[in-house]
Amino acid sequence: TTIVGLVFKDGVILGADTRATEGPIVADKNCEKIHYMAPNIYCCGAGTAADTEAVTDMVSSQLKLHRFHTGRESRVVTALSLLKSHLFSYQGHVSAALVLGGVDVTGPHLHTIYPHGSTDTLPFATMGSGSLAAMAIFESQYREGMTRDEGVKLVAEAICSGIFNDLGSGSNVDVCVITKGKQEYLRNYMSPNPRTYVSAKGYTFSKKTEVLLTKITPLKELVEVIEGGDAM
Ligand SMILES: C#CCCCC(=O)N[C@@H](Cc1ccccc1)C(=O)N[C@@H](CC(C)C)B(O)O
Repeated sequence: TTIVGLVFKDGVILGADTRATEGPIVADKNCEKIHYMAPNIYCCGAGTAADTEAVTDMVSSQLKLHRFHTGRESRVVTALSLLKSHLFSYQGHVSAALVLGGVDVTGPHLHTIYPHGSTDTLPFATMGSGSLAAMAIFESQYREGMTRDEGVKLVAEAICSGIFNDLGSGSNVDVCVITKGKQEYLRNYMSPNPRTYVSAKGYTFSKKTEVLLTKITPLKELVEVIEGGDAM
């Protein structure tokens, strides 16, 4: 996984690749790693798919109940506290590495949360197996006060760095732009690895082959056919 976040002029932008693996196998070519937490808060997850899904769902539900209780919009710091205390209580056994971002009454916020429950507050962040590839892009190009388009372009470039340089990352680029009063979840914002068109011809064999394949031929006759050179 490659997941990223950055703070820009008007808020926060999150990004993620869409590959799920089981060892060397691609288990899902287009999975979703940017999770809804609240109308103004989203969270990217890396690590064990089941753990990132379950912990973000749980905290999203807790935030909703808290909004009913307070009658106010959720704060990013509330999601941060709920996530980190849960992960800490499980001493790293819940394998969820998260990039949490959102905009609330106190402004834009971006955090990383590690499986053991430690957190950081940053202007830009990356997590997952492709985090170093992505961080190279941020360290060399991030600037404060970027416009929406500049921010989206840099997030997409950082995710593409993971997609093309980390085998644990791949397929498509998902992006989420969060500003005061507006959130845009751009599913498959980029698809830089399209499946090339499979030949319309399909897979056909010469007529003789079909005869060979469909008729059970005793070995002697089969050898004669093959040696005759007209089998394939
Ligand atoms: C679909 C499906 C099965 C997903 C299995 C599954 O959690 N894969 C993990 C890697 C892993 C972890 C622990 C045990 C085995 C395999 C995975 O792909 N994690 C990516 C993020 C999640 C949200 C998709 B990324 O961090 O690479």
